[in-house]
Amino acid sequence: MADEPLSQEQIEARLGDLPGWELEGSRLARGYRLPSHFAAAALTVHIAQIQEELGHHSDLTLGYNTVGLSVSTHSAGGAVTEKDLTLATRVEAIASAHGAH
Ligand SMILES: C[C@H](O)[C@H](O)[C@H]1CNC2=NC(N)=NC(=O)C2=N1
Repeated sequence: MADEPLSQEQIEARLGDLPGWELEGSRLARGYRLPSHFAAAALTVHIAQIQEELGHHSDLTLGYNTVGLSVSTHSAGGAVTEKDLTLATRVEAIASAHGAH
């Protein structure tokens, strides 16, 4: 089920398909660097759109030429669930088109 907490072993196995994503405490996190500040801002808007579509929302930080995400599932007590991995996978699929790395 999407809201079941995943074990650390399950998460680490799945992180093999999500390069750059890490388990930070009990949250899934990744930082991106962008070629410009406007590119970073555009990426945050695109991520916000995905989050609304999924009904699942990361903490989303716009820095200077950077975007940071950190996500867990409140309804699973703040653990990482399938919902977080789905969000990470969706963001990965669009990030490189924004010049993110
Ligand atoms: C009702 C609504 O779907 C829930 O509150 C959603 C919204 N966005 C969410 N985002 C995150 N990161 N975790 C949640 O558990 C969560 N729950």
